[in-house]
Amino acid sequence: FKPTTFAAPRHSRSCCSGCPICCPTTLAAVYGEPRPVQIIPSVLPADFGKLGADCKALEDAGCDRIQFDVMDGNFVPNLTFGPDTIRWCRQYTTLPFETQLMVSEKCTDAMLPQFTEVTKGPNGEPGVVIVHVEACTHLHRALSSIRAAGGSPSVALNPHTPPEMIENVLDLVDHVLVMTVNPGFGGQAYIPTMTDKIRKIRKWIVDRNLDVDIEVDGGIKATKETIGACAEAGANCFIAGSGLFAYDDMAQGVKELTALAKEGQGLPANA
Ligand SMILES: O=C(CO)[C@H](O)[C@H](O)COP(=O)(O)O
Repeated sequence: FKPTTFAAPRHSRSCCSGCPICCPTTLAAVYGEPRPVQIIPSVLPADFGKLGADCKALEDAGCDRIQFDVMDGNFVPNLTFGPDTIRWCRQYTTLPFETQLMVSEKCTDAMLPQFTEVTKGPNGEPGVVIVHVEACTHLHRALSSIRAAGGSPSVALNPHTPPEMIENVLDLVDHVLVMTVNPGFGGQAYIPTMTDKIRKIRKWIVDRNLDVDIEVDGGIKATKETIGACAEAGANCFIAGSGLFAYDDMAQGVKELTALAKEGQGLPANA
């Protein structure tokens, strides 16, 4: 008796996105070349009474960028801060900034130029400005105006929003932010069904040869089930709020998150 042997399926653009269902015998790692891992804290768990100092602490811990969560009490049931707060923080760190606008359309329309300006780097470098697809009737216009004002345009989608809603703006953005919790509050649990959404968006990006990062935001911790699964599916920018601030030594947190993300990408931790 000679057992039948099967050639291990290989990932290819005509095959699938490298998912473990279609290609069970291959390493279930990111489809296409992995992009650099970036650890980006959300400021939500910070002490807003000394936000500048907390931003400096995040820089000292080795973070790549800082996310400012702007909430208007309308698009989400919580209220945080406006552009002046971000402008003040610029004096305390040279880290790049990103601003996630969890605000209704009226606020986006009125204040996008201000948010784009305060999100810039210390020497006017483009900062990442994220608008929600659900809050922009004219998404194409909002993203183009961020670019025109010297920002780095990015689009976010809520957990219930199908990925097809951003498919036709992928050529306009530098990042797609997949919300892995319902926006509004930190400290919520990662929604596991978001992993397939990441995989689908990643396949569009690679197949169209686009230069776009995928960010994930919500419930990201130093665990295989959260940051590891997202990295394996194709995310490379990881927003961590409570998952990073939980560490007494946040530099250790950055190290652990990075190592698990690289492992998810199928790379050694020191790559
Ligand atoms: O956008 C957000 C909430 O709307 C936060 O960035 C997000 O929830 C991060 O917090 P945590 O890591 O604690 O889940």
